[in-house]
Amino acid sequence: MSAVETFGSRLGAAILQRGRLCVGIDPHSYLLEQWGLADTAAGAREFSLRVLDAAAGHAAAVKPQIAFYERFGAAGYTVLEEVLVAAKQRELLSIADVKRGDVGTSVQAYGDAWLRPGSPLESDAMTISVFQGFGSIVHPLQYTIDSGKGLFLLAATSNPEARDIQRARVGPEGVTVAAHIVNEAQGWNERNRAVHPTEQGDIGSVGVVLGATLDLEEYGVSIAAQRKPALPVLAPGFGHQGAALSDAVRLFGSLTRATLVSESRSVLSAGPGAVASAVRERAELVKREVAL
Ligand SMILES: O=c1ccn([C@@H]2O[C@H](COP(=O)(O)O)[C@@H](O)[C@H]2O)c(=O)[nH]1
Repeated sequence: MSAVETFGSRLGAAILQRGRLCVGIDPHSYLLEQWGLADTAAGAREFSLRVLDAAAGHAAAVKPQIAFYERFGAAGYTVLEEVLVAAKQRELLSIADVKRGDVGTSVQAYGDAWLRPGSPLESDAMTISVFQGFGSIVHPLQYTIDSGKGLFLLAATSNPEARDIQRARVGPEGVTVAAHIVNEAQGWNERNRAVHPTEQGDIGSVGVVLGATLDLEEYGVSIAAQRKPALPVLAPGFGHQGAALSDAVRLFGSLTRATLVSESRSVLSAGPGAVASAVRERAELVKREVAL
């Protein structure tokens, strides 16, 4: 039996081939209207498939935001299933932005839904909350080893109202919540690298969400240390939320190595006729500006 290719190595290959842009697929009502589409599951389907066509060959990954599908109930989920398959057909990594979290037994079911091979909503990676403890995500973590899947733990999110909680200090060493979560992810990757023959790559399979709108040092997150394997970072906040690509290397330092620049509205607002050129231009800019 051939060894499973890890999410970290697939991420590394995607970044090398197509750069580090991750196109967020967020079918907001106002965008559907702007695109001349109905604010329905059918409209979201058409929108999403056109975004996938635009992203194919130019972006490393796509990140469908579940909320914009969930508002259509079962029909929205059916569309999302199709979108995830279509992303795979276009060789785009799919990151389900679902931000799940709960007691471990329920998180197990979330992992089965989003990461189990063959599941209707199977994705390459998912965003996950460890507010209920790192131990609550053991089951999804296992998918990173057994099935080549990835996780992005919410650590320092791009919205300013999370500051008080994410900068609060915890544990005997008084590290921030954000730094604690980063350390847990990094520690997991390092331990697995030591024991699993398939986890020998340069990039880990468990990453974190770090907003590009933040000063990470204020959040206690070190951007100086070069660690092995590199920590995957999903970085929303560029574009519509105001972060500039020209600041990315200053913001993320050594973490830039495995960082995905995530943008949704800045690209999607180009409209149906111009979304393909918007993705291409943004992808080129990311390659120029966000290089280590
Ligand atoms: O900290 C976070 C985590 C996730 N998001 C999600 O990313 C996109 C951002 O959209 P833009 O249009 O590029 O602002 C959206 O789906 C958020 O839910 C985030 O913004 N911040």
